[in-house]
Amino acid sequence: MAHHQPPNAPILISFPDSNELVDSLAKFIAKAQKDAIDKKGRFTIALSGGSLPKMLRGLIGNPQIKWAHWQVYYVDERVVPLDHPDSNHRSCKEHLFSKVPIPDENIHAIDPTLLNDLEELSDAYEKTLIHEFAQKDAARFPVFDLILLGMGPDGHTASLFPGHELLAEEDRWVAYVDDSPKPPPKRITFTYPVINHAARVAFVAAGKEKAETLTTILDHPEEGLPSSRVKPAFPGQLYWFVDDAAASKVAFPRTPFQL
Ligand SMILES: O=C1O[C@H](COP(=O)(O)O)[C@@H](O)[C@H](O)[C@H]1O
Repeated sequence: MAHHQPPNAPILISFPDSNELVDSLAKFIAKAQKDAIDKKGRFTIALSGGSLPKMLRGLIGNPQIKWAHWQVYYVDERVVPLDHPDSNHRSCKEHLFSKVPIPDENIHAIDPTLLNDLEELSDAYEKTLIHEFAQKDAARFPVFDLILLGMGPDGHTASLFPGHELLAEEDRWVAYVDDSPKPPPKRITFTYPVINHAARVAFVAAGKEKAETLTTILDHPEEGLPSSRVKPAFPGQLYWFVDDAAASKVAFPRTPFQL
């Protein structure tokens, strides 16, 4: 029986293995970058940590990528020094930025002098976003060209965890948690209004250990797991880039990859 999807429904693209996923993800990012640079001369992207940075290896040595035009932010960050093994910034540097010619000033990490004050730290990061976005248009929330997300085994995304009060945050752009169930406990994170205002949002998930959670998120969004609450407002579009192992239990219809 054909599945009828509402307009603006998530687009699920599944690849036989993670190398094909990596290659197609790089093409998708290159296209988002080109569209943004053609339109306004810069590309605003927000990255997650966890398993995502390694999946960005298709960007290394890719002649289509115009690194000087990238402005990179972090969807969430663990409140640790920037060279700490738990830091999402450190992971992105290790797996990507140390291997490509991106200017340091185009990468917007948290302020490492504010690690002892979560309120100030998240305020300061929000101001970094305001500096990028609010001066150019008076939008209530920033409109990123692309936000890349991961999905944890409990269905969390960014540092938005199941049952947490931050799931209901409607005003702040950046908020903090000091009770993350996944260590480390202190983090800052984009809120849903920021994620859901992006032009494109793409989850990246690979491996059979993600299969059970992925079917809950895509086939049973009514359960309200944090990753199911990512619903970019029109004309924003949500994509899921997954491998067949992660998609093995999902009934939600697949879409062939096309740019
Ligand atoms: O703690 C975090 O977890 C999520 C998911 O990580 P993954 O390893 O399962 O992909 C990640 O997206 C987030 O940035 C990170 O802080």
